[in-house]
Amino acid sequence: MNYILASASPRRRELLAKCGIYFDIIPSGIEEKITGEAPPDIVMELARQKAMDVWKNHAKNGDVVIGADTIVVYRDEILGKPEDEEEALNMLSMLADRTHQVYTGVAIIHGTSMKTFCERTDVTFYPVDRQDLLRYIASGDPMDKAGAYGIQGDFAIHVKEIHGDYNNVVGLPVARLYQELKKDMLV
Ligand SMILES: Cc1cn([C@H]2C[C@H](O)[C@@H](COP(=O)(O)OP(=O)(O)OP(=O)(O)O)O2)c(=O)[nH]c1=O
Repeated sequence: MNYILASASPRRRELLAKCGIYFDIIPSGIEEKITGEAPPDIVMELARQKAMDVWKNHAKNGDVVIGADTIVVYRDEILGKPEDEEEALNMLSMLADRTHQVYTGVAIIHGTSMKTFCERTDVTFYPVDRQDLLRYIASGDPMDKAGAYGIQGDFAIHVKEIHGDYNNVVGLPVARLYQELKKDMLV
């Protein structure tokens, strides 16, 4: 079986490698526009668009193409990647001392069939003072990450509680993905 990960994310690459499969990496060129209404619909639609783009332009017969998308949600606010440091500070100030949700949608395309699913993880932060927020933002870590933080990086020191799959927060719910691939006899 030939697999293609439709992603530029180094985290997704590391996580998919845990499935013990060899895969090519072809990032999709789509512009990420938030379309759906409910968070699961948003991430599954974006994952579908990424996988479809790569499938159309690069896949050969029988290839398995995997795409994913992650967003952070606090109440009704959808947080993608911050545009600048100011937005990163706004996002992290909103998330500190509260519980938010992280949704990752995954799309798997094989032949003429496509499957999408979504995982949700709840993350709670301790209160974080302004100095800590500014120091973290100055490190540059927030800028390529949904919600302006990486749970796997230095912001880990502020995580009080997590419910659900940790890897889902990092960008790929690899255990669920493995289950789904097995179910469809794709691994
Ligand atoms: C919340 C959180 C997000 N992230 C990352 C995962 C995703 O890479 C990124 C969200 O952006 P995405 O648009 O989901 O993904 P991407 O642009 O990095 O990669 P691609 O579209 O090519 O697949 O945020 C972390 O690494 N750690 C975290 O704790």
